[in-house]
Amino acid sequence: MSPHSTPGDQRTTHFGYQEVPIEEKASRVADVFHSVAARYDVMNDLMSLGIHRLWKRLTIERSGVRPGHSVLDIAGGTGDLTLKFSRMVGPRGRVVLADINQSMLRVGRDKLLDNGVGGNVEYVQANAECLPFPDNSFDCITIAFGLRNVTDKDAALRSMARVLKPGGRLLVLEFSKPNNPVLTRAYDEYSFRLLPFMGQMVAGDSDSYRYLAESIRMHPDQETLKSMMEAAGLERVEYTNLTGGIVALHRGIKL
Ligand SMILES: C[S@@+](CC[C@H](N)C(=O)[O-])C[C@H]1O[C@@H](n2cnc3c(N)ncnc32)[C@H](O)[C@@H]1O
Repeated sequence: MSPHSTPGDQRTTHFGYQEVPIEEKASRVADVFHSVAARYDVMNDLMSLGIHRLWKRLTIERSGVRPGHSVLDIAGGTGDLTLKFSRMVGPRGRVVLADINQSMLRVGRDKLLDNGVGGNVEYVQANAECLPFPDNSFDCITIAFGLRNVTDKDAALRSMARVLKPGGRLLVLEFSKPNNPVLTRAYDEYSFRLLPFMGQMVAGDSDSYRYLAESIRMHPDQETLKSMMEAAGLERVEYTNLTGGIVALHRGIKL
């Protein structure tokens, strides 16, 4: 949700469980992703036991993307969704892989080139809060595991709604709130004990993976995010819980 004021009138927001000045959050998030970029894909497979691929596959299926479409994959990082979209839109279509972080974009571009992705993908360094595209530019926008890192989520959702074409779809794939207390307990143990340990062993960085666990707990739950998308101007917003609500896929349409 949006940044807020404290009694001392210094505007703050959360970075994981820490309260930090608003101006600091983006650079703290940037440090996390500069640090993990090179090992990001390996860690994703390891942490989720490969399940993130199924969550992303469902996102692709629900996107409605067709040949000739224009797609924005914002906070696209190492480009898993972009890779699939570039094949779906074909030579007449266009996919923009956009991310605020140069290290993530570089790893993404190298991976896509290694996979033979060519002329229909553009790489843009951009902040989701103020997207550098004209109104009504894209048939589909995806943000996968990105929104919780954004300082002003409401501004980001408004910006995405602005650049979506009428009839276009916004898909938000993000960690959410598990809907079962037993699963919640197991998931907490896993997130706060095992995850930082794995981060240290594989990426040499436990702090970034502790941030990951904390940022997930601070992210709005399913219903709150749905309301935020509606407030940003999206309609027919609906969501699907995945893996017991550990992740949710929200979809809204700009009418
Ligand atoms: C967990 S990664 C997700 C990458 C990719 N979408 C995926 O699902 O594998 C989060 C990404 O969000 C990016 N990010 C964080 N804040 C952002 C912002 N304000 N605007 C755009 N991208 C941002 C980070 O740089 C990082 O690449």
